[in-house]
Amino acid sequence: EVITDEDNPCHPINEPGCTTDEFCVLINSGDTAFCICNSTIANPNCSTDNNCTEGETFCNHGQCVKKDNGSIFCVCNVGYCGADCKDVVHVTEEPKVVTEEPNVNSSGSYQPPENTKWDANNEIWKPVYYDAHDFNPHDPFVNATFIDNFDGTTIPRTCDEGLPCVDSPYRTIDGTCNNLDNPTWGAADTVQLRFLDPIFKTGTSTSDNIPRSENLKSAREISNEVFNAIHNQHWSEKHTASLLWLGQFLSHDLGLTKQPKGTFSIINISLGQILVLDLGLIKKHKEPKNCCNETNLGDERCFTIAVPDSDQYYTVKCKHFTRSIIGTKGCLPSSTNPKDNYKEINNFQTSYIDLSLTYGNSDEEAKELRNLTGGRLNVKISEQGQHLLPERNDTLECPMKKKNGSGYCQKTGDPRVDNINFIGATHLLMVRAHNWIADNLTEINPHWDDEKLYQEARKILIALFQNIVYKEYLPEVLGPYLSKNNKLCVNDTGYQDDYNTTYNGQIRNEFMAAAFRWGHSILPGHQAYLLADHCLMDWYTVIDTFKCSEMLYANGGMNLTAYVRWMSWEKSMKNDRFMEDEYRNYLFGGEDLAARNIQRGRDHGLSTYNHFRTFCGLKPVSFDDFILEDHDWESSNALRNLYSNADAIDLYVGAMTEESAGGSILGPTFTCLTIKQFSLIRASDRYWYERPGMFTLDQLNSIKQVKLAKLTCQVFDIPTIQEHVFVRVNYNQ
Ligand code: HEM
Ligand SMILES: [Ca+2]
Repeated sequence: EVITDEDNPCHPINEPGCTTDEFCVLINSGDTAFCICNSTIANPNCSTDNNCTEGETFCNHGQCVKKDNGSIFCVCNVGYCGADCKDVVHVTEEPKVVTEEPNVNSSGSYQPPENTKWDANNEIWKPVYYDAHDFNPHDPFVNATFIDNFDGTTIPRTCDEGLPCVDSPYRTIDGTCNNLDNPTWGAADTVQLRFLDPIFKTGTSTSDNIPRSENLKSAREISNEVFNAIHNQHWSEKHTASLLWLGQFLSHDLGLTKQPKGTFSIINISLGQILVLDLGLIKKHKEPKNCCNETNLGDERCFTIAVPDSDQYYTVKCKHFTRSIIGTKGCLPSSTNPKDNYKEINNFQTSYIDLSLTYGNSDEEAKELRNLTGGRLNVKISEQGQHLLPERNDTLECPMKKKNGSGYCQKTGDPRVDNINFIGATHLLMVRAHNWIADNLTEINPHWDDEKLYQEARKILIALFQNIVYKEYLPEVLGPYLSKNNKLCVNDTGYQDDYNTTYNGQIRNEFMAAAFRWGHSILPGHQAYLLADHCLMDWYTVIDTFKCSEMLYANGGMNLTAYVRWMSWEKSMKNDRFMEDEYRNYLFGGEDLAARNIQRGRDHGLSTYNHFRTFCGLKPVSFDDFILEDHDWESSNALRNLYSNADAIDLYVGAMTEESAGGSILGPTFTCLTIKQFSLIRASDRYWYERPGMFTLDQLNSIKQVKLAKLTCQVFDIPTIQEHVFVRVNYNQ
């Protein structure tokens, strides 16, 4: 339908009733419009925070912020409050002291690594135990003729090519039919793809799927040696904690790998398939009680982590760990080569950036999350009138409830919502934003029914999120230079179309199981509330808040504003190899996230670090070099101590120890994999928000103005926040 200026309520741009700080958003046909704040910031009157150019010393222990009316105020550092940040606040845990570990000795030269001897011929320190190993990453793939599941049943190689597709203006809930030629590409509950062939145990068939173990140190030992953050707490100079909550939320939109769980059911008819109930198969998908029990030796669902004797935290010698669930649906690479017939890990989320974690991954789930009136999503309204995430009906499992009889689990399109308050708050942000948009649409389109309101609000919110990811988030991660040069950039205005129907955007195993887990390095070990006067209150160690979203719904949700203010304001940690103890020793009551990441990579048979360096056009690292390429002396030493051969280094370990480069906060290998995956996600999405036909030019340009700051302020009733939520106020580049 052609819209003339006359029947376009957004012409002139400030109609109907938008202030000069707002943009008019035109929805679909010409009869609908509403205002979105232009300046990103604020509610209710779009005021903007500015950095102070004067008065810096005025805020003794804090940062000075200038409002656009010229007045200045202080945002105090942790532990201080008051108008001039002089008053000391009692916090329950002192922030740790930042100390840089020197890697040079007092005379300024390199310290010789332990267990090395001077090689006078080559004038380098050589590890005394070094010898060329027989580790062969190009292990032959033999005797693999079919893909099978945990219980040995044969799984047909299927692409569901016959799936009937209707070309709808709205994307499907489960992601099918985004690609009309290959309807399951990127759909939920299909198998992940890979950048490189997997590597499993030498001498076994790839279809046996047995993790490699030759000459490999335990994942926990590597975690202790490489990821241990003691005395190394490094804060980011530039980034706020927003970089992590948005990153975690985005990662949960793209992928969900499940492990056998007590209540897990593999029956899913979202792709219209009829699965025969196989009791044996269901048993296999139940979690073995404890893989460390001798009775579970040899259980193929188990892959325990050995604890070294030297361990400073764990007294047990074995940590329970279960292997990821193998998928049955989707397109595996079609090949007559038996080596391709390996088992593949399932992805339970759609691979598109489509807020599948908010709207659900199947039609049934989506319906349960909807209010079915006014296009709204379900919320739980507290006595204090706050809109919170709805309660899950299996709340009995809620750890809080088990502990003290109160508390509940939250319901969204993703089971990880209660893992940590950050992710729950971000889920709530999106649900509230959806309802805010739906309510606006209802007001200007009283004649629209629930379905139309829901779909239009969903379409707008997904567009806003895609824009935030590519315009605000990725440039902060990869650096502006990289995002401009790699087809990831988003122009300020106008359409852009790189859609390519031959691209399959399905998440790559290496991206989910390794690369995108870099975010675990930037997690701070505490949680807090930041009050409106910018006093920091109630400092909690994160250990007390795992699997419990009490900070969000406590007091009927009345503390949310302060929590979200804190999580938008707090510093993130630097992206480096160090992971805070809270996650490396005490996650979920005693898990090690770094060790789990390493073990997960082996579980999934990820190819090795050097293979990915080659894949990315980087020189493989060699233990012949005193300092490994893209590494510092300390991490080179650690890797040499842990691996018998540079070709054996696990992808996650080799890449996380790299120095960041080229304006990216990631090292070159993860920068490369991140760019590849995000280029694919965009170019494979037929419903990409910048494509002509999705929105009118006015609508698109309005959407491109909306920053994460705007959404955050709008739905959490925060009057001011820094414009670029990911960047700390007063950060000077
Ligand atoms: C905020 C606190 C966070 C916690 C407590 C957390 C915890 C976890 C846990 C327990 C796993 C599963 C580990 C396993 O394989 O057994 C995981 C997976 C993962 N995490 Fe995090 N994470 C957090 C933040 C982040 C961030 C900031 C990012 C990225 C920027 C991220 C990206 C991922 C990815 C991509 C996976 C794999 C998901 C899958 O395949 O299902 N996480 N995380
Ligand atoms: Ca998704």
